[in-house]
Amino acid sequence: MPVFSSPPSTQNLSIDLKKFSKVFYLKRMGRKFFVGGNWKCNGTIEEVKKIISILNAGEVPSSDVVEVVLSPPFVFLPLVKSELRPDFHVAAQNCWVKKGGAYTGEISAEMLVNLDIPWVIIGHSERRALLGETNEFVGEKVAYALSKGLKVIACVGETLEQREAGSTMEVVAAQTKAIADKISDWSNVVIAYEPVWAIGTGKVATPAQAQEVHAALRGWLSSNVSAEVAESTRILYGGSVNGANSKELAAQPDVDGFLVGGASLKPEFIDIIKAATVKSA
Ligand SMILES: O=C(CO)COP(=O)(O)O
Repeated sequence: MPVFSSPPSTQNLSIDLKKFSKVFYLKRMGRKFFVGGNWKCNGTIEEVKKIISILNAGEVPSSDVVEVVLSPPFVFLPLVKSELRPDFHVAAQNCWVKKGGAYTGEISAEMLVNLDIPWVIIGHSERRALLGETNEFVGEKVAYALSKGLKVIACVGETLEQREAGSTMEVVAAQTKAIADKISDWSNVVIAYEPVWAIGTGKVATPAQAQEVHAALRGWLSSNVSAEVAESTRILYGGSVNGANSKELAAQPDVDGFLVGGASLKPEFIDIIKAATVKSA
């Protein structure tokens, strides 16, 4: 399997991010900035209502330029969907690999569709590490969710051990290949690159580290899927993103948005949503 050989397609288009905001740049690339909030296994009804009221009051860029998707735990999805402002959307954090049935504790893609939940996160590193989800299983899940009409945030990323061994690109390529092997239409897929060592640790990837992997991943898509898919697929960064570091990360040409954990439960999430509309320093 070729591993990250070709140059990223975006580097052909040089735009001075000091003069123009990132959303302007992405508009030219045909990719809308995306900010996802993954609430993981957190919250009470009271806390969820509080977060919703903060989000609903937030002054944010128009949904024409920034797409915002919140992912509460399953049990809060109907509440969040009904109370959240209409320009923000919701995602489930997982779904079953095939049609529902005798799978105790699972939630099917059909159920999400029935509840009009448009998005689902698949392959988060916590599920890979703690629940044993393999690359192949994640690929099958992505394909099944897409086949039912869901849009998918597909997560990839290396552990610290893998980074230190110099195998980041191989790991991310293998995770992406397992998805590419199962799907042909990428139009409803967003990739979230989330280095495991940066998740919940406060140890954010530097903008250069994020850009390096994002550009390589886009190069992989270009060589192994198509130039069109490489250019149109949004690649998000996730791992200790906060209000302070989001602007510099957003300014990287191949960072098309974020998947935010801890900070998506705080008021600073509003600053992260705005990160792409400011010009870089
Ligand atoms: O896992 C993440 C989002 O899916 C990132 O989590 P943190 O932002 O808390 O590091």
